[in-house]
Amino acid sequence: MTFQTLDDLDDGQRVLVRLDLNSPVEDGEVQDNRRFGRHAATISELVDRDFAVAVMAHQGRPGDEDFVSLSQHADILADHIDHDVDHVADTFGGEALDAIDALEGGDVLVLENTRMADGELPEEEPEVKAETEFVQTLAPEFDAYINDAYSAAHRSHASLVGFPLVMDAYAGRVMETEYQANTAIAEKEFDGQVTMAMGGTKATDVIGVIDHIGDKIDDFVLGGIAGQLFLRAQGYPIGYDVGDMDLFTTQWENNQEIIEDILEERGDQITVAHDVAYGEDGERVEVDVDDVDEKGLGIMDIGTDTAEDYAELARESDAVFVKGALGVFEDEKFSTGTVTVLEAVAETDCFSVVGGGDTSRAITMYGMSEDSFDHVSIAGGAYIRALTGDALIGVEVLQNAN
Ligand SMILES: Nc1ncnc2c1ncn2[C@@H]1O[C@H](COP(=O)(O)OP(=O)(O)OP(=O)(O)O)[C@@H](O)[C@H]1O
Ligand SMILES: O=C(O)[C@H](O)COP(=O)(O)O
Repeated sequence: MTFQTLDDLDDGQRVLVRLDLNSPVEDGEVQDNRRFGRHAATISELVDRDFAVAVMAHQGRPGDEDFVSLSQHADILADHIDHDVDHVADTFGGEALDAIDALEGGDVLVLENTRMADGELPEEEPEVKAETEFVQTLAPEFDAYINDAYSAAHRSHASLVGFPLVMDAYAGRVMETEYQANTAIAEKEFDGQVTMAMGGTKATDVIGVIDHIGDKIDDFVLGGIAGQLFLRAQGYPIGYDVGDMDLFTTQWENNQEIIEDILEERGDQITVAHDVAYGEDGERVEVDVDDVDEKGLGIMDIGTDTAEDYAELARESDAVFVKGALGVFEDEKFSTGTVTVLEAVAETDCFSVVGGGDTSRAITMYGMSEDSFDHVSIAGGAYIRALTGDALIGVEVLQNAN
């Protein structure tokens, strides 16, 4: 890791901090989630060290319903750090500059949604972003810039890539731990079995990961939509759309060849379900894949036997990485695959990383403790990019900044 961290920063300075507080919004209400809890640790440390803190963050995308002000985020953050947090409905105009000017050591101010400010969007080269009025106006107001927003680091927006080019730049605690855990697969050596459990809805995620880190993983165990596409490639009548859903057809058309190539080249590393579960009259029904004769059966989970096999492999592993749910865990009767595997990983003394916004939600939903895993990522897109070897521009500019 080549970026500077909070350990390299002297206390009591004026700092501009980029967080990722992008959250679900229901009926206009911002929903508390683990991003607040994680970033709260960074902000609390800065408050304790007497920094004057201005926070930048985004919420939603222009035109979407969740594209709202950060005033509620300031309140939720205040609850998490048990300390006052102010909000100003401006990002770098006169009102924001007045509020920044008034900041004293230990104060925390949340600036308005960066995506409401000119210059934040669209994605452009860091050099272009560094020249925006946004960056040029705010940078001179602070001694240092801190990027804690690992989960947004794949976006080349002004608040993420512009500032490190024009001022001293540091990684926050979340950036530091996410970076270390999510690149562990590329950088760490494990003595024994390394297993990766992958599911979810996006075949390209699964394919990209197998392509990029196939040499570092002993076994990929698959479920979810992606797992069904691999079953279909093996000739099973599984992985077909039911009714007017389009979860399989387009993904199959786009990825059939590459899935077949992967199975040919790395077939011995890939395990798919040998039994699956579907719903009938509101009940979970299990069937062996060899006994499925109906294309279009709505398969919602891997079967219990498969889940036990995957869990056994996890228990024998030195390291387990999880990306994407193995079934529709939001419905308890289809949570068996996801929960059985996560519980096995939690109970085992292996190095473990769980990533993906939806997948990590299963941990809380089913009463597991995050502490049972080495790392539960709050990153979705950034985690998958790290696993597929794509550079995170926000991390790169931090690493090159000093
Ligand atoms: N058989 C299935 N049919 C339909 N949906 C499924 C199936 N198996 C898993 N899923 C769904 O996959 C979702 C997780 O998929 P996704 O690829 O988005 O994973 P993630 O990595 O957790 O999230 P993200 O990348 O969005 O942060 C879950 O919400 C789950 O309901
Ligand atoms: O929620 C996320 O994954 C990040 O905040 C990035 O958000 P975006 O996909 O709208 O850029």
